[in-house]
Amino acid sequence: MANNISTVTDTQTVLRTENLNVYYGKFLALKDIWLDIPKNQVTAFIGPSGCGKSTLLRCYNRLNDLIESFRADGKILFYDKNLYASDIDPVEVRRRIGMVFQRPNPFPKSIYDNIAFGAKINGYKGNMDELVERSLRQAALWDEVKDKLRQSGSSLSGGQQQRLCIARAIAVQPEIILMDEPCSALDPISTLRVEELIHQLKEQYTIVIVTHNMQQAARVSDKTAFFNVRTTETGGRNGYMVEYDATELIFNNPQQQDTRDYVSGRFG
Ligand SMILES: Nc1ncnc2c1ncn2[C@@H]1O[C@H](COP(=O)(O)OP(=O)(O)OP(=O)(O)O)[C@@H](O)[C@H]1O
Repeated sequence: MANNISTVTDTQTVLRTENLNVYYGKFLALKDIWLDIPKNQVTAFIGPSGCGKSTLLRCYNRLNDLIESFRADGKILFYDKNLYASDIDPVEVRRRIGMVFQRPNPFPKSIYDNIAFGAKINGYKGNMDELVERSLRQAALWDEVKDKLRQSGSSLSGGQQQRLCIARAIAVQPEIILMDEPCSALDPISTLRVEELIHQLKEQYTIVIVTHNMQQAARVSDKTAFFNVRTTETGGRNGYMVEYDATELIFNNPQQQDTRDYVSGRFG
């Protein structure tokens, strides 16, 4: 990275990406990524379609392992542990690094059980009622659902379902929450509520969010990474990171012309 200007106070790094290359079969989807994710901050990934934002996000909780053609080299360090080392249990990685997806996907269970299910599987021994209430409160959903906890999660509105999914992610006490375009299926008011929630959650969690909405990146994140796609001589399209810095600098004073063009809406 060729820039060293940052207005963000240096904090502890929770995820360090070093020289990461990601392949699907022979296709190099992400090339030579170096990126540090700071603790208790919100980091946004922006960039045109196909530049590898979701691929990188899914590397952080080993969700790409489920894709047969996937292969990665380089390192992703979670504190000092390489997430891809042979002694790392991907299930434990996914508990400590949770994920919220683009479309709300509650389990076909009650609101209560949506929260309790993961905790039970993870051997939670505490008071389940308290955990359900605490998780729903943290997800700013408690007041809306406290009288109908036994109703199906899918009976809620889209925005409520997404907050239920956030509550479900929180319930297993992760350290990091990955969000892949969490508001793209929501109306503007629900989007605002989720954005407010992201602000509150970063006091306790580290958040990494992929978003196509640049205003959203500017509103919610402390740091922003801009990715782009480079077409190779053989016609391949490799994703790479152009610039990573404090969000304010990425939007107001980027160092790279491609970033400037993208954030000003000249391409993408
Ligand atoms: N399971 C897969 N198998 C093969 N190629 C894949 C797979 N998933 C993603 N890709 C390819 O990897 C590249 C990066 O995709 P990815 O979804 O990470 O990009 P993105 O920046 O998140 O895009 P978008 O903004 O459209 O969601 C694309 O060329 C895509 O076609």
